Amino acid sequence: MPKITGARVILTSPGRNFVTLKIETDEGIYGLGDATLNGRELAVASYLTDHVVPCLIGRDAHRIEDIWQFLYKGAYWRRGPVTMSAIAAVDTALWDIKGKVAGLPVYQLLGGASRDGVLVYSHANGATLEETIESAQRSAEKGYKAIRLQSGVPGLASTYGVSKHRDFYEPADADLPTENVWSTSKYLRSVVPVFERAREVLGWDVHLLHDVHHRLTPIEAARLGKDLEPYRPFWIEDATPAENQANFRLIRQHTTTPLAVGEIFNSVWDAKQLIEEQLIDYIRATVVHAGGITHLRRLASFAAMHNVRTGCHGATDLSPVCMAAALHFDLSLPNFGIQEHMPHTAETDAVFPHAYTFDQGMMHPGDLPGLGVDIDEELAAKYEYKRAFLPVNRLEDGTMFDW
Ligand SMILES: O=C(O)[C@@H](O)[C@@H](O)[C@H](O)[C@H](O)CO
Ligand SMILES: [Mg+2]
Repeated sequence: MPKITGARVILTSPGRNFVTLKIETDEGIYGLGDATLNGRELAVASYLTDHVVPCLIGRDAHRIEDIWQFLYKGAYWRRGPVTMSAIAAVDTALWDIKGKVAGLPVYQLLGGASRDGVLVYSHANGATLEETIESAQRSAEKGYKAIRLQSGVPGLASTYGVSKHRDFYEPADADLPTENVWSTSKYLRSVVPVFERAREVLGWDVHLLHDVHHRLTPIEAARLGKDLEPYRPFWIEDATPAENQANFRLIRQHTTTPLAVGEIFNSVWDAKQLIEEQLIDYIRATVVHAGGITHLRRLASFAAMHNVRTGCHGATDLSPVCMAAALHFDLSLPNFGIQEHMPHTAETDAVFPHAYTFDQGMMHPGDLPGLGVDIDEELAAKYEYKRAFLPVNRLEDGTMFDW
């Protein structure tokens, strides 16, 4: 059995910060796990280096479940984004090792392929409606069958999801949090025209998605869901903050627009009521922030019992190591829905060479043993970590709001 002989946290910043855990074994086989938590990277790096790695040395790398339970129950202070991202990195690296030892891609260890490829959605955005539609047309030309639309809001200087650099969106943009200004009324007036135009230009064979990014009250979200029904969105995401899962009952009562939530969830408990009461249609929790492949499989199985499908988060602040793991997970599970795909920059891809591919709107993890992703440590060392915070949001009267 492969014994864990060492584990190191690698911080690198090829255009944005990434935290990677590398677990080494006495058989010369190593595994990788993404531990990136945008804006809080050093918290996870320290949690791993100072509180997890010492407990791993000497353990049997094949005992994934036992190590998962040791790190979850043994922490005493359970759950939370930092703890569950650290556990996720260990879990993912151990699945990578298990696949390499078995000579099989991880999806084969998860029950094999349930589909030929993984449907992904792209990000289309623009400062204006016209720019957003042009961006969506570019996504369609690249072969995407599902496109997320995020447009600037007339009267607001900036808003979530609209990037300065056309094709790459990195929200963590400053050494201290940038303050954005928000107006729900201006926003609510701006979304329907974008969908109306998108259907006129792109037609009905493409899925259209939208991320509300936690910014509406339940009744405002119900209003938006109803307004968008004629344009058949694939989903609206994070329609309202989800700490109070019962909030979604109010939205559900008023609209048939599918609801997605969960990219900031880190355990099944964050979604239990949402899933049990079928208040949502897609769960967005992902490998890096929700305890790794082992926990995410549990969450997906629970979701399957209640007609909820997966729609894993896949922004560029999740590294190629997470994308690789997510694609193995997506390929195998029965209630897969869709996978977010924001292509990383060439710099990032050079640091993290990988086997996964994109073709005509679908992705595949590849068939290399393990996850099929690596890290070029020499190149990674050239990119120094640089503190970067996510923005904050205030209302026009200065009230602190959800970003
Ligand atoms: O759906 C999404 O991809 C977004 O919500 C993300 O861009 C999110 O804002 C970032 O991952 C935060 O770091
Ligand atoms: Mg989102």
